[in-house]
Amino acid sequence: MRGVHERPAGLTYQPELVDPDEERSLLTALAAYDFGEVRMHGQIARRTVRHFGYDYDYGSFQLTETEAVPVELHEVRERCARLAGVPADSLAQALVTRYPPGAVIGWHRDAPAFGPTVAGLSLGSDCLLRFQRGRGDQRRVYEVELAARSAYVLAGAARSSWQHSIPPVPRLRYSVTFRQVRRS
Ligand SMILES: O=C(O)CCC(=O)C(=O)O
Ligand SMILES: [Fe+2]
Repeated sequence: MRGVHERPAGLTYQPELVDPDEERSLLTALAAYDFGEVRMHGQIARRTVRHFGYDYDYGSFQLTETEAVPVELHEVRERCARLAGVPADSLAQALVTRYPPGAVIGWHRDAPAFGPTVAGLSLGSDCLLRFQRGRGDQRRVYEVELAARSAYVLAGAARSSWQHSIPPVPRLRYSVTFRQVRRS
């Protein structure tokens, strides 16, 4: 990536948030979920998703209440909340994403409908998480390896000013992303 290397303020990385036994049972539970397609700008992504707590409509950008966060995700939500320094019940949405080998997520900031703190758990495969902000001479970039079983938090500028993306994942990867929901 071209640009000046800078670590985004508000990025936290925690290896081994879960142990290999916990990872195995989470992967078994996640593999049984029904996943839906992500259609953005008329394109269908290779990754598929399942929302709990709140459903996000990628077309209308609306959040609607949906099925509660399942019990098998409560412990990891608790740990992510502790890592992020927010109450567990403030992480009202759990997004489970399934990335088959080669799947990506393109450059984006998480939607403004979500709150200031985002926490994510990686399962099944390592991948890279890339960051960028600014253009031309002002471009700043960063990347962190997300190991399987690790968690990250995006808060502050890492959440609000930087974009992030994941290049093609090498093996089947699941992520569980916990977000706050802004109430209007
Ligand atoms: O898979 C991940 O860990 C990140 C997903 C992501 O950035 C998102 O869903 O907004
Ligand atoms: Fe994101």
